[in-house]
Amino acid sequence: MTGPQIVLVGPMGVGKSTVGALLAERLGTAFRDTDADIVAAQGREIAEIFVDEGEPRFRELEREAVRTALAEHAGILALGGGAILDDSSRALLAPHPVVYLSMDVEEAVKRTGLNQARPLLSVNPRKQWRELMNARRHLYAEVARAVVATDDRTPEEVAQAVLDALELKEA
Ligand SMILES: Nc1ncnc2c1ncn2[C@@H]1O[C@H](COP(=O)(O)OP(=O)(O)O)[C@@H](O)[C@H]1O
Ligand SMILES: O=C(O)C1=C[C@@H](OP(=O)(O)O)[C@@H](O)[C@H](O)C1
Ligand SMILES: [Mg+2]
Repeated sequence: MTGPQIVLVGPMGVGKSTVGALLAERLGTAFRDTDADIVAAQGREIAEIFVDEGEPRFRELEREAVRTALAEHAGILALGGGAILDDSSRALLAPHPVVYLSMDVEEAVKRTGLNQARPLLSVNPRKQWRELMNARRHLYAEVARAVVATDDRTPEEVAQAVLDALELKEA
């Protein structure tokens, strides 16, 4: 199977982008992030796309970004937290080594609470995060080959746990 060596999924702020970049460095490969692809293609920040055109339009752009990245990218791929909401994206993920990075709600608030770049958590982060996870937890679990808890772990420790979970060795 060609495609990414590792795909990271999980909720906003869990560390997909941070850990993905570290994994790419450790494995000597390239890192790609579908949020960054969307921002580059649109010339606008994610929050601006939500405000200007709404979440459904963002999800369309995201579906296309996921499809393209899975087809083109051979390194480490981080998805946006809501990418797994789309049925066709979940189906495309099935053959790939997907790792679900998890955390509890308090950790989530610490990592994202004051960050206005994530429009879905901007009003009442603790309540919104719980609701998001109730809707999504089973979808992350459905696409993942392994789950790695990130609470009380540094990004370096999370990266190591991902390599261990997939039984991958460094370059
Ligand atoms: N293991 C970790 N421990 C503490 N903070 C972390 C950890 N991983 C990421 N962070 C911090 O949490 C925030 C969100 O990380 P990010 O990689 O953007 O998450 P995601 O891409 O999953 O939304 C950043 O400020 C990052 O530095
Ligand atoms: O969970 C979500 O619905 C979202 C997660 C964000 O990505 P991160 O998970 O990288 O923060 C970004 O795609 C957008 O704000 C929506
Ligand atoms: Mg990210």
